[in-house]
Amino acid sequence: MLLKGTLLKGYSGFYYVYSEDRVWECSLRGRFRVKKQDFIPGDKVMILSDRGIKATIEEVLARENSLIRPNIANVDQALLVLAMSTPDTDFNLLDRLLVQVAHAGIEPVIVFTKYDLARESDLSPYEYYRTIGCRVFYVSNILAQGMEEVREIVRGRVSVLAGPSGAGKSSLLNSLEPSLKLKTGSVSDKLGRGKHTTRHVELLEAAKGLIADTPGFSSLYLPPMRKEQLQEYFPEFGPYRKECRFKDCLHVKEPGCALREAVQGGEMTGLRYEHYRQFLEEVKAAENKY
Ligand SMILES: Nc1nc2c(ncn2[C@@H]2O[C@H](COP(=O)(O)OP(=O)(O)OP(=O)(O)O)[C@@H](O)[C@H]2O)c(=O)[nH]1
Ligand SMILES: [Zn+2]
Repeated sequence: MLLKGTLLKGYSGFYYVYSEDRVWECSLRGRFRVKKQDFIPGDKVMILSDRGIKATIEEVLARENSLIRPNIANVDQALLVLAMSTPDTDFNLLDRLLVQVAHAGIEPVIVFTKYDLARESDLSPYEYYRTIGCRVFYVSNILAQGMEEVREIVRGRVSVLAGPSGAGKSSLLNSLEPSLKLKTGSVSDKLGRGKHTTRHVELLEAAKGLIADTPGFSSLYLPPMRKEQLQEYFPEFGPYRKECRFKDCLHVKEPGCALREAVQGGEMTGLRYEHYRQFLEEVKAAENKY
């Protein structure tokens, strides 16, 4: 029978394909071997199996998208994982990740962890992200709270994780799929996992979905882009942008800037605007280096 599946990993000549809620050990049809085609985790494949756990890869379907770091195809969403406390939520980093994810054409899902440690009763800085079209979840990995909603989001999709060290990414994977037993805690504890050695990326099965075992997106750099492009990644600027006096307004010093007026008038939150201005400087500096 011919089944559609998703490649999890290649390992010493075999390919492991997830289909019908299980993993198939596959070899390649001769014509693929001859073409030396490159497969990466996330590739959608058609496999042929007579019986047992073995199968052959008959066909590879066209990729919808692919990420370089980690090298994964057909990514459905990025789970941006940030702690609410310990460490304090880094909203600058969150906004930076949102720009990167949008630039890569991937849908963001925000997961705020350590809800059990959150001190502020005021969730509005977190809830704000819903108003700009993001899905937002709150979880505690320690108390196993909020997991059902995240499971729902992960099921049947290919996800990549992003977020700073210590945010609880490994803990979240363990909460979703306890059998993974990933090491959590300090970086030194995790060295055994091969953090600093080159190894192949793979997709892990978690909560009936697939999640890359290596986090993606850089906490440090924005992707190369034109300076006019950056504002497109701030959807809440949209209504104001139309009102600016100049069509090519970058919303920094230009007279008649409706966006700046909205921030000054308190109509729009200043924090994301501040991040925008900071990112704009970085984009300009990078542009000048080309
Ligand atoms: N109280 C509390 N602690 C948590 C929660 N999630 C994770 N932690 C703790 O936070 C620390 C870091 O969690 P990890 O899951 O290792 O974080 P990570 O994002 O995988 O970190 P790196 O591998 O360094 O990128 C660990 O000591 C966890 O036990 C949570 O929801 N609540
Ligand atoms: Zn403007």
